[in-house]
Amino acid sequence: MGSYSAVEVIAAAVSGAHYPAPDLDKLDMKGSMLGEEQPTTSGMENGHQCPFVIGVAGGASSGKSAVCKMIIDQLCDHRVVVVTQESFYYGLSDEELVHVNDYNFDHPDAFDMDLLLSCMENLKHGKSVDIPNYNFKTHKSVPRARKVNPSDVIILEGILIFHDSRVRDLMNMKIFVDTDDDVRLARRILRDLEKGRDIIPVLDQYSKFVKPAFEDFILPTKKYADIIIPRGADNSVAIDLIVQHIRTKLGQNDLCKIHPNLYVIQTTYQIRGMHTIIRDAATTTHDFIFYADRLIRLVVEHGLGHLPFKEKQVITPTGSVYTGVDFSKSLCGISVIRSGESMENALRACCKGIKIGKILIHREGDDGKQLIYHNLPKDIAKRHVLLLDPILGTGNSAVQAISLLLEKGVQESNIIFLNLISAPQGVHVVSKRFPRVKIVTSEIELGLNDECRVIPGMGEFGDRYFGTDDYQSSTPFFGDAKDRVRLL
Ligand SMILES: O=P(O)(O)OC[C@H]1O[C@H](OP(=O)(O)OP(=O)(O)O)[C@H](O)[C@@H]1O
Ligand SMILES: O=c1cc[nH]c(=O)[nH]1
Repeated sequence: MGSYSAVEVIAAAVSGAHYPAPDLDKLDMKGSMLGEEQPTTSGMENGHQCPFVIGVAGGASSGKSAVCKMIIDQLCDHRVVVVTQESFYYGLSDEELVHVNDYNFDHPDAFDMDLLLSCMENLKHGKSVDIPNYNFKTHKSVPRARKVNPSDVIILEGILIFHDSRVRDLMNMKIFVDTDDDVRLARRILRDLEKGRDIIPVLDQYSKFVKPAFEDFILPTKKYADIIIPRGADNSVAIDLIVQHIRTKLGQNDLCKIHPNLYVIQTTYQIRGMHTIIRDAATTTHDFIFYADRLIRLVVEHGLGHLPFKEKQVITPTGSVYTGVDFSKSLCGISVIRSGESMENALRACCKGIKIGKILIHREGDDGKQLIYHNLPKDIAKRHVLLLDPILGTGNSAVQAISLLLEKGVQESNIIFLNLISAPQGVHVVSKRFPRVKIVTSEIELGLNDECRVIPGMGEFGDRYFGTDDYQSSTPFFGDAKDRVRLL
């Protein structure tokens, strides 16, 4: 195999992967495009962000998984999931097991590509899938499939993932890891010897199956690649460029760019970890409250950062002058009963003595929401309002609550809506109606399901936080959302 210059790294260049931003005027309440067939490669589909699908192909031991790991590490602020083609190996029959050394694991027929295609299609369309669990010792698929949820980025990795045009067509970006044959063979020998195999069968398998399959089936698919990476994970320049491109493509769908009034707090692995706990249907009420409270505190602190401030100087104990700021004291919190009440303590902890009013909205059927109770500070019109509600779903509740605040004389630009998770549909609805209201959230969701529940979501927040969830730990479904009445 020849060597490459640095320029050839991306000589195949990034394809014009079609990944446009949604046409907001055509979005209905559930985020689907009115009267239009949904494009399968666009950024928005049926109310959820359409994942960006990357294929990483290349010969065995070329460094595909190391490339995937580097991409994942650099995209740490996005949800990324990896699906490997090896999970889709057909299990061997008893007869094939007897002659396992004659079985060609590098041939396209060794993989169940129909199943792989259907899993990838479902993921691309925002549905969770069960990925088979193939055991390399028994050469059978074993029970306990891996549940994979749709994500911002899906990486499909494997030697022959470009072989099937149906699978190729699902990809927004195709990468071929092009590592020298000798390097791949040396890695293979080392890896197999570490597993306790003898050198002779390893070399036999290589010359009988691995090398011919590479030449006959894998190498010919290199022409489909948008990007060819020589030297695999050692090629950090190529990987940096790839990650930059992915970020640009994801950024075109970035709700914060579409809606400048939306603020998503900067994520960290701590924050992702807390979200992982509160989203887990098996989490106990005690842990749910603990981690929801931690996240709420972060959102509240971030929200307070949007209050206006005046410069202020103080004298420090060393007698020096510290030039800082003094933020507006004329504020109040308004919680949307009942889930919003879970945010009151964090606000009180940050703003001593703050007044907190309440709004109760009664949900009746699908035709929007009605307000049934409110208790607001009398001078609310003069205040900055921190509106508290952990979930922004369709946006109906938020629209009702904000409309009431405006009726009471609050200025639109003085409202900061604090929540834990926002569905893109709710963000569109609130921002379109009230573009000057700031929305501060900790994560943007994929979308809404048919019951208008946020997905992936965290179920019924109020039930989980206040311990009224009868279904806890046994089912992730939390009742029919459409006809519930919230209780005081
Ligand atoms: O954006 P939307 O589609 O209107 O959904 C969001 C609303 O749903 C939740 O309340 P819920 O109805 O679950 O009541 P609860 O707070 O009493 O549990 C949440 O607290 C919001 O108020
Ligand atoms: O998914 C959802 C939607 C609204 N309210 C919730 O508590 N959860």
